[in-house]
Amino acid sequence: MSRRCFLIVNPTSGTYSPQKIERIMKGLAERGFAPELLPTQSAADPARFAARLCREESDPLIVVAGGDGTINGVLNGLAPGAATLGVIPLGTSNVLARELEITSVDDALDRLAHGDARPISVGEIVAGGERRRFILMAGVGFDGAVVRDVRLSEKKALGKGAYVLSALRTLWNWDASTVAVTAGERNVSCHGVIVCNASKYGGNFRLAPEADLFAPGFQVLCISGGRLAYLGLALGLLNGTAVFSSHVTCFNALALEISGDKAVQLDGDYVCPAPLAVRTVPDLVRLVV
Ligand SMILES: Nc1ncnc2c1ncn2[C@@H]1O[C@H](COP(=O)(O)OP(=O)(O)OP(=O)(O)O)[C@@H](O)[C@H]1O
Repeated sequence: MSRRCFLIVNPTSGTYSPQKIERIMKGLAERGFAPELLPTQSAADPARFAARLCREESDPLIVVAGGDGTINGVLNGLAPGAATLGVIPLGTSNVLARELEITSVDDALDRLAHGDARPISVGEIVAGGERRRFILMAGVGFDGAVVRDVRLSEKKALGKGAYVLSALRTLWNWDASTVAVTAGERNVSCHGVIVCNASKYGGNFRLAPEADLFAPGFQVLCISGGRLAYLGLALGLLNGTAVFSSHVTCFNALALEISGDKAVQLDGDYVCPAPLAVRTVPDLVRLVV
C-alpha cells in the first residue's frame, strides 16, 4: 500500500515552478507515496497546514517543497513529537537542505523513499509575549536589520543581491549601540548575536561548527566591533574561520537572554525587535535525513 504524505508547496519560493511540482508529485508516486498537494496561499498557511495535519492525522509525513522561510512556518505549526518532516529544496538559499547535504530534488526524493528520520532540537524565542520557533538560527543586530530592511522590489529584481544592497545600507546607517547577552553565569556585552542551532548560515557557509540539529542547545556567536569587524567576519564566513575571529566570543548554551531593541531574524526572515529569551526545544519533530 502507498504511504500517504502531505506536500506543502510555496508558489512564491525562489526556485518554484509548476513543472517542478509535477515532477516531484510523479517522483513521490514512483517511490511508493500517495502525495496530497497543499499549495500555500499566504505566509500564514505553512503553520496552519502543519497544525491541522498534526491534529487530524496520526504521525503525518509532512514534506515541504520550498525554502527555509516555509520550513520555519511549518515548524511553528507542529505539535511536539506528532509528525515527521521532509525537505525538498525549492527556495533561494535552502540552508537546511545544505545542512543535511541534500544535493538535488531527486536526492531529496530518494531520502524520503529511504525513510531514515532522526529527532531534532529547535530553538524557541519569547519576545513581546509571543513565542516563535527556529530551526537554523536567530540573528540579533546586523543580520536582523539587513533582513528587515530588504526591499521587496529589489528582492524580485536581484534575488540574493538584494541582501547585499540591504547590508550596504545597514553599514552606511551604522547603529553602534550594544546589547547584553546572559546565559547562566555568563554575561557578554556585544554589538550583535547569532544563536546557531545548525552549523550553516546564509548559504553553504559553515559558521558554527559546534551547532548540531540533532543535539539540544546552540553555539552562540557574540560579535563586537564596528563596520570593519563585520567585513572581516563576512570573509571569515566564506572560508569557515569566523568563529576564530578576535571580534567573536563563542560559547555553547541551552538558554540565553538578549537585551536591547535590535532587529531579530529567525531562519532568514525578520520577526520582531529584541529583547528576547531563547531556549532549546528537544525532539520537536523527526526530520528525514
Ligand atoms: N502563498 C504564499 N504567498 C506569500 N508568501 C508565502 C506564501 N507561502 C509561504 N510564504 C512565505 O514566503 C516566504 C519565503 O518563502 P521561502 O523561504 O520558501 O522561499 P525563499 O525565500 O526563496 O527561500 P530561502 O528562505 O531558502 O532563501 C516565507 O516566509 C513563507 O512563509
